Amino acid sequence: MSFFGKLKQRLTKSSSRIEDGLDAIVEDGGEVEATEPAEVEAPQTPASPPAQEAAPAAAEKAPEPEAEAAKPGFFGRLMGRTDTAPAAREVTRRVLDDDMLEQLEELLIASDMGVETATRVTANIAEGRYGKKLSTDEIKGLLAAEVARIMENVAKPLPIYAKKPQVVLVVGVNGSGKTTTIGKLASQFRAAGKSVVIAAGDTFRAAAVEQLQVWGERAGVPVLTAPEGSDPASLAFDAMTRAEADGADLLLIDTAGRLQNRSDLMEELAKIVRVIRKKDETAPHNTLLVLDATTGQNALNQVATFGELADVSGLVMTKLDGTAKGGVLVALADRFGLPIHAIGVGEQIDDLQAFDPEDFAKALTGHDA
Ligand SMILES: Nc1nc2c(ncn2[C@@H]2O[C@H](COP(=O)(O)OP(=O)(O)OP(=O)(O)O)[C@@H](O)[C@H]2O)c(=O)[nH]1
Repeated sequence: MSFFGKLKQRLTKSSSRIEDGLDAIVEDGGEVEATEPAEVEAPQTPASPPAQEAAPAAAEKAPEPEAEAAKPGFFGRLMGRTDTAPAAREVTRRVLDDDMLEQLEELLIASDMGVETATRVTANIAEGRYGKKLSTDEIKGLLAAEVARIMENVAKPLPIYAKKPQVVLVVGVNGSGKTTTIGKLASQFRAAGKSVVIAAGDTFRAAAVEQLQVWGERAGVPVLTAPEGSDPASLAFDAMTRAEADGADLLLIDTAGRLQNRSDLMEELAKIVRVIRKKDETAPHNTLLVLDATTGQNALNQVATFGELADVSGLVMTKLDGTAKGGVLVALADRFGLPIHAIGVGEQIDDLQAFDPEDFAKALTGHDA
């Protein structure tokens, strides 16, 4: 299945929330209008049976072929509809007025976009369209374009530097998916021919260390550990030494996520940074904050807090599969502008994907044209 298809399926809850909400908003006070007969578009469509719809989407990963693949699916569905639907399709349109804008804003807030972002997005949609009639599809398209515009600025893969080893410090609260993300990253870099070393820096939690070892084995990457309760900074130093000796391309350092002891954690992270800088004063080259998308608005607080604890350079959003909280990514992008390097869409090793703003916008809004 294509990435977009997969993501859409996984974001289905938030998407259907927005979709259903938009339908309800337009129907509330909208008027049914007859549009052009659907046959107008049908003759231009390749004659593909509806059963083939899933096939093109299954094939590619690259964005361009996908965009092309989306068209036959869309037109295919239109054709499918003409078989059963009356010759003239009906569409409900509603005049864009204050009431409708307010409902739209509430819907976006409910889908976790946050008040500020929801207000801005709604205002942008309204600009030049106030008093005009809009259908659900048209609003979805406008919303998708707005979301994509905001997200475009933050969709950036993890920058790779010539520096060896490139040190990536991974921070985030316990359970956000740090271990899993490190495992997935290690595996992807290995597959790209890079040599990787992992440091299991959450030395206070034996279970976290064990889990990282399992991921290291899966990815074929050495995982450096230290006795339970020992100083993570000392492990980080040893890991730097090992990575340098091995000529490793990347050193991924896991860290603790005990936010309840904020000052301890801050000191711990600062010490790790101090120590690795003894070996390379430009390290860490990336400080990745791993955020669990299912925490919704709480993700915003975590960015603010970790921004103070560590010099966060980019984000990985995990658990986007099956969450109704995808809207929080828009709020994050709008408020902090930190790059989103990747998104986690499952628990398996290959479930870490590049972040594609347009695919995301389509999946979030249910806009598939
Ligand atoms: N569905 C889904 N689950 C994920 C994803 N990323 C991580 N998980 C799961 O989330 C749980 C926590 O992930 P961990 O990687 O252990 O999180 P952590 O931040 O290292 O947490 P600690 O080990 O408690 O410090 C695990 O059950 C993972 O399988 C994702 O993208 N999608």
